[in-house]
Amino acid sequence: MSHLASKFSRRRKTLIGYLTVGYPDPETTLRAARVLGNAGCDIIELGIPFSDPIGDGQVIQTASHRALMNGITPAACLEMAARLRQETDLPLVFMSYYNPVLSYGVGRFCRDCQSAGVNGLIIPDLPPEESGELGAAAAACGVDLVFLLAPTSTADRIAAVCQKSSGFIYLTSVAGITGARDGVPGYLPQFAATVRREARHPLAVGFGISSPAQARAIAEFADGVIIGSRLLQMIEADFSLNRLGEFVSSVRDALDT
Ligand SMILES: O=P(O)(O)OC[C@@H](O)[C@@H](O)c1c[nH]c2ccccc12
Repeated sequence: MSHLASKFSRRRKTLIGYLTVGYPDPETTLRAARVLGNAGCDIIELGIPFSDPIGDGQVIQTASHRALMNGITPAACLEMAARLRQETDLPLVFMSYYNPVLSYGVGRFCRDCQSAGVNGLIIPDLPPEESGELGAAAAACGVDLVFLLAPTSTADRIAAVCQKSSGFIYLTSVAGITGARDGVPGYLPQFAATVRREARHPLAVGFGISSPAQARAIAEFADGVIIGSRLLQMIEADFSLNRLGEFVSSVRDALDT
């Protein structure tokens, strides 16, 4: 079992926190990652900033833009991961659109992920039927490749993702973009149940989770929850990161009760 998958094998629900690397600056990303670990995240998702983040809402778009202005490249993200790896054992997962990976070089990227201690990749714009090259390169380096499913995914897409995804499967709560939302869509338990019938891997739900109560409700039918935009808003609101830590602890508590 991979290091990533092992974080789902325990009794508690898995909490994944997302940070855009280099937002608002690289030092804050490092401090925020430490806060996430100390406050109870099980996995840290690091977003590689990209100029055309088609799956992202306004908060992460702005964060990506700011990070790019700070000169953050895929190489800088790999360096950041390597630094984090020296101080934490938590799985690190990169979220990147496919374009930066392609321009870096698929094989080189996977090898460098392995050396940096990155455990998995989430590539939202890479459909399973086009993932042959990256899938092979990642597997050769022991890096999991996590695919996404949306509530609108067809039966064929669900089957393909269940077959190809490793580590876990990322279910988006809406067929839309990232960004904090209220409530839990009514179709979500059924969507998760449909995927679970075919899945060989744990299911984590992301997109729109912004409160402990939402996380708790989703944990009734999913193995993990992913929170991004809300964390970036907390960082923006309080650079001391106290609010970030308090928020993540409150989500952890909600998941544990
Ligand atoms: O921001 P949200 O709504 O909490 O969603 C998680 C998300 O941030 C993270 O997993 C992510 C950031 N950018 C993405 C692009 C596509 C898929 C997923 C992501």
